[in-house]
Amino acid sequence: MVRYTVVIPAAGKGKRMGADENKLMLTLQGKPIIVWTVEAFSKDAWCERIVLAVRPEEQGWFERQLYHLETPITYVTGGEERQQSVRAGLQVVDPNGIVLIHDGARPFVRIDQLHAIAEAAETEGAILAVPVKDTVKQVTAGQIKQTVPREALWLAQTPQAFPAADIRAVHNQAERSGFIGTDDASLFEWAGKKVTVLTGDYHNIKMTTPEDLLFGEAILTKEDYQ
Ligand SMILES: Nc1ccn([C@@H]2O[C@H](COP(=O)(O)OP(=O)(O)OP(=O)(O)O)[C@@H](O)[C@H]2O)c(=O)n1
Ligand SMILES: C[C@](O)(CO)[C@H](O)COP(=O)(O)O
Repeated sequence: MVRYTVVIPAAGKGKRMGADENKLMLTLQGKPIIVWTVEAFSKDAWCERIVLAVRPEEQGWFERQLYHLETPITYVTGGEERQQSVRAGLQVVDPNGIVLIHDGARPFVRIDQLHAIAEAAETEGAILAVPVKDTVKQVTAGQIKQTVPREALWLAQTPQAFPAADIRAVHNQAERSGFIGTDDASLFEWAGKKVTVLTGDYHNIKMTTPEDLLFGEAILTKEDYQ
């Protein structure tokens, strides 16, 4: 058993979703996306604590949705970028353990994947990812510049897991340097540290655009997500 804390960034604006509210408040089978996500961790005995980065004006809503869960939840104030929200969460994590970082917008992570990624992160970074399924084109001004060989291309997911002291130090170094990455592994790579890739699951989608809600409802019809 590898006990861990999870930092869940949940302070985004959901612009691509086009909703009138934070997309994590939208529901799948009547339950808010963020509740599905947080419950996946609260059901895991390895998860000691949940750190949720939220916008201050939304914290009350999150607290009312999540008060029933047993796992302790700490709320921090998120930032303008995902990276800043994650960094805020890392400041309150015990530096002596393992930390998982998981998008609030990914409600379909499975416990076996949480355990695999936590075990892989005892000495280095580890992420879930899935191989690219389509042909990938590099495009400039609407013209194809090249077809990118896809044998080595993977789509990064979350959770991403790290020794907590290391990822916090790298995030603080990136903040000082002005380096911004779209995921936490890219900061570890930037710092010259190793990141292992574990094969994830195509169900572990990020609720980003409206059609993802349709995919999410379909995924939830499978009983093993209830
Ligand atoms: N400043 C931000 C931006 C994003 N996130 C969180 O990071 C996760 C992944 O980000 P994304 O899917 O891009 O969410 P949004 O930034 O809200 O989406 P968009 O880019 O469409 O606005 C989400 O759970 C989101 O709430 C965050 O905590 N703080
Ligand atoms: C972290 C991530 O989910 C890995 O694919 C992705 O980079 C988040 O990107 P977003 O634009 O902040 O959703």
